[in-house]
Amino acid sequence: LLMFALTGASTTLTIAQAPDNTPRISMTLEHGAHRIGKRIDSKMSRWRNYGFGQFIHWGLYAIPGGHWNGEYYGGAAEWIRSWKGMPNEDYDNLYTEFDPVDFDPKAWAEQAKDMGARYMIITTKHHDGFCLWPSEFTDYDVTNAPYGQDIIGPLVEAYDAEGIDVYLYFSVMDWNHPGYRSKLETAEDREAYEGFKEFTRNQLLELLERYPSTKGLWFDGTWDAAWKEQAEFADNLAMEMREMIPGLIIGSRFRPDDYGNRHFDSNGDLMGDYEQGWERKLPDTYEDTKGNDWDCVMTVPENQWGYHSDWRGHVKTSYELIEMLVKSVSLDGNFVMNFGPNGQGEIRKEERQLAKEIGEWMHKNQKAIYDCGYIDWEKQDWGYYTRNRESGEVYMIVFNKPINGALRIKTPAKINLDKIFDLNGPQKTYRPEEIHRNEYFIHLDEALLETPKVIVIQYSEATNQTKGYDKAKT
Ligand SMILES: C[C@@H]1O/C(=N\OC(=O)Nc2ccccc2)[C@@H](O)[C@H](O)[C@@H]1O
Repeated sequence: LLMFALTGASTTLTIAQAPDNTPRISMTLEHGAHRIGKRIDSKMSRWRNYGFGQFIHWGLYAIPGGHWNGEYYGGAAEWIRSWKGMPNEDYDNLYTEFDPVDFDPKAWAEQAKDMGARYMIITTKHHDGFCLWPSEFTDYDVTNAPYGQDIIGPLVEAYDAEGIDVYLYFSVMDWNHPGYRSKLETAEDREAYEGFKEFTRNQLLELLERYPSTKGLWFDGTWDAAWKEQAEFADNLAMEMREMIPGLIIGSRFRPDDYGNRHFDSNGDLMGDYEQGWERKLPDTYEDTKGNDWDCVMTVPENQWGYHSDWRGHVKTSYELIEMLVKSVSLDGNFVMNFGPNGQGEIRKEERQLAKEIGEWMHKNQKAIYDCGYIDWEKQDWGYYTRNRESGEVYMIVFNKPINGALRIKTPAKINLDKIFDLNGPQKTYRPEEIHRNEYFIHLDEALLETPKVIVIQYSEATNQTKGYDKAKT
């Protein structure tokens, strides 16, 4: 071990072997990443194979829906409490109006099934602190609203019944709890925050107790300085939650490390089971993912998670959302599309229409999404490759048909293209035209693609490469 003083603090370094057996010098962290590389257990493999999920942001913010006193609020609807046009006490009293008479968890679950979502993430408590479940640890929950009943339980039941796994979103930041602090400056702050930490632990254990079929927690609201000092508390809490539900899946947005770093610890290693940094954005290349598991959570408008009655700016089409879904899976990630039900518990018509259109595509093409991931074939302009992790079957998902209809395929060496055919329709097959070593064209003949087209490639590893090619003499 090397010991040397750094800015007066002493840092212990560890020399160990990285997974690829290269020597690694890393800072010794008590509460950094506890695992290098992907989780390989069956529960995480199930998560990795989802492909497509549904996010639901629902709470008191759905009642004002981005407006107050006739004024339009241009920020994210679920942040309206922070808007100067919304007096805190007016927002905090919205719970007295929460009575979503049209809430129908079975209908939501059926719609998610038809859309092709394989998991769902529901906001149990967003930043405002209002709990959609009867919590023993606060009165600021559904039982004290006119609705008076648990929301989370029926949702978990309905989605479980459809075979859609449920994950619980939980915001650590809680604007309602008197002990919450964004930073700890005084002894009073620290004392109050200890009470808040105990409250947070109590609520999380309560959620796992009440809803043991949940497969994981999606944490948020962990960026404040106060929480970034809680490395040991968060680490112990994560361990305690996993003692309650072994294999519980928790992303990178929960814990800070010994030095307050989140997502990646001070050695640059991912903390948590998958990276949660891709929010309303996608990696461009496989290298951007650092080879980690990751999810992309995506809003339909530019930035509205909760219900806003007046969506302005660009609203994504099903074509755009399908391309994001395909791109996510092609880079080994999961794509999670957001829904924001309104104050009555209805899913707005724009989201219903998108769910229908995406579902129609998924119904025909889900083989290219489910249980699929990245393959290291050169990315081409026509679209994306995905590969089924079990069968090894490769899918070309074509978004951009070239004018000449020739789709270029470039494989690594020693790959044989054995069979190429349309996933849908009359099982048209393609004979690859070899244009150079490991490089081919396949020729599409249909005039125009109505929707993204999936072509299946069955390939094998060649034992030896027979054909010789003239290497350019440079
Ligand atoms: C899913 C979204 O998550 C949030 N915030 O996200 C982030 O803080 N994103 C973030 C932060 C730092 C790095 C990368 C993403 C919330 O404030 C928002 O209301 C919504 O629930």
